[in-house]
Amino acid sequence: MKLHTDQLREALQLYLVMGSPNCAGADPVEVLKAAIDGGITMFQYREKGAGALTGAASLALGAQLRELCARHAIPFIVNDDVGMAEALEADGIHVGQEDTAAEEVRRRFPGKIVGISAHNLAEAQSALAAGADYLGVGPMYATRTKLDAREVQGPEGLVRMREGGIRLPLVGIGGIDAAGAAAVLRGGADGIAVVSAITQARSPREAAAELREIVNMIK
Ligand SMILES: Cc1ncc(COP(=O)(O)OP(=O)(O)O)c(N)n1
Ligand SMILES: Cc1nc(C(=O)O)sc1CCOP(=O)(O)O
Ligand SMILES: [Mg+2]
Repeated sequence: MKLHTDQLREALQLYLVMGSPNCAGADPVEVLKAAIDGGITMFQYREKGAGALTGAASLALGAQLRELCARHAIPFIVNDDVGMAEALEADGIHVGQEDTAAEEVRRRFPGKIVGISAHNLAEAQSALAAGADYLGVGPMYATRTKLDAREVQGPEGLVRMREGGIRLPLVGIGGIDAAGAAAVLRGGADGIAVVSAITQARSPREAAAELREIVNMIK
């Protein structure tokens, strides 16, 4: 599914980013099911970090997660890997500053959602020029999930982008939990992207529902 800008803004409201290493031994399929029950609006398969699956095993898990998203009309995005995105018939791909260039992603994967990570106004402007559909802006807060995350920019990073004229859909990412979500949304994000706040919660369903309530209050 390729979404119009307004539909994309809505889909970005509660964006779960996850792979098996984030699930603390729980079954990622069950974690995603619970998160969908709790009200997530978009999903990114990010199989990365210590113990991450590779090759056929990663593809097989991706296929299960993809099918679950399709059944619930949740846009399914693949992190980094254009080949996997093609193989899983993903709705889109998210790439960072060190990944495949957006122009190349568009060429190989036409008509799909392309998200790009941006850490400052200059990167946001370049991503816009390269044809990004949305930007992932982070880290909002300290995170233990991404060891090579850049310096924390806080919700002020979003404010700077909005004040700098960036109108693209934006999602904040990095260390966002129920306590920090509102500031990110008030800073100008269309949504919040989270990993551990849902995957490491005692109840991923309740954690997602709590975040969704915060989003609904503000949006
Ligand atoms: C929604 C969203 N925003 C940012 C990122 C980070 O992407 P990147 O900088 O390429 O880092 P990795 O996730 O690949 O480690 C993201 N994945 N999703
Ligand atoms: C995948 C990712 N990208 C980031 C960025 O700053 O671009 S921070 C991050 C990890 C987010 O995990 P958590 O919600 O557990 O902090
Ligand atoms: Mg990347």
